[in-house]
Amino acid sequence: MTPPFGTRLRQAMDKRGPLCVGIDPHVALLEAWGLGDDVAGLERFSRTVVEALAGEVAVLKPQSAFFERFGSRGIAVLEQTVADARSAGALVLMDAKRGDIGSTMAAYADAFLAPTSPLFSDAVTVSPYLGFGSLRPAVDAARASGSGLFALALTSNPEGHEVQRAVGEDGLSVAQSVLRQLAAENADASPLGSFGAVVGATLRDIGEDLEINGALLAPGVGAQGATPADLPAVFGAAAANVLPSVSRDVLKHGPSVAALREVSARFVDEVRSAIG
Ligand SMILES: O=C(O)c1cc(=O)[nH]c(=O)n1[C@@H]1O[C@H](COP(=O)(O)O)[C@@H](O)[C@H]1O
Repeated sequence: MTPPFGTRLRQAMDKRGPLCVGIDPHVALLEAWGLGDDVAGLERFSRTVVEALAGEVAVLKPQSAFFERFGSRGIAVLEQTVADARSAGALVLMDAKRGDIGSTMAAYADAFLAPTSPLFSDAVTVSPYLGFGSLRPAVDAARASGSGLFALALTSNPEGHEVQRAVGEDGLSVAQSVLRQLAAENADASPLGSFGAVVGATLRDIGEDLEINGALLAPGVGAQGATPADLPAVFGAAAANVLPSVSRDVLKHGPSVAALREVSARFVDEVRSAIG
């Protein structure tokens, strides 16, 4: 039986360093790498990132949108990318940000969290904005298959606060309510629960309690302006569970495998010296 995702993530972060690298094949990056904006370019790009980093970093996060834009052949590349990255030793976090009514959520859970699915991943990003309870089928599927979820709590983009910082009748912000419900799912887990939150590294003055006994995925490092040195001020006491995520600021160093490894190792060093 596979250990729960939270256990595997803690081990990977301790061994390889707390870093998630996104596989985001933007058109501009395909071009900068000398590749076409086509399925062959997508495949070469993804293979190169996996070759360079799946044996090095704790987590690889393919961004589904960049694969979906090529239709079924793009999804086939995504399937291969997930399988190759997992067999080379990385945990794969599928960035799909799915969210829907519970009965449909069950089908998304089948797509990403059922071991028989061709897109089976170690974890998937989900949106709790149809109500946290609508994610129940995904929570149950993750528990059954030893996989995990990252629910959007405080996103890195400037527009997020209008929804996430809205205050409900109970006096809690929407984000705080999501964080509390994640903490409840992680209550008995050790060393780390499998139900993480997304909290942007770009944010300042977070009033919410981030102690959820789960990982905090922190996108926004690099291209969106945050740096590893910002992490202690953003996350405070919760910094030990932070998994910073970088896409463009690593990927722009390709297609050289050596350069991709070097910049990722540098980010790991910077994160470790910032948050210990
Ligand atoms: O869930 C995410 O990964 C995510 C959440 C969030 O709040 N902000 C955010 O930027 N992301 C994703 O993280 C990646 C950031 O990419 P870079 O800005 O190139 O490092 C993109 O794939 C985004 O979709």
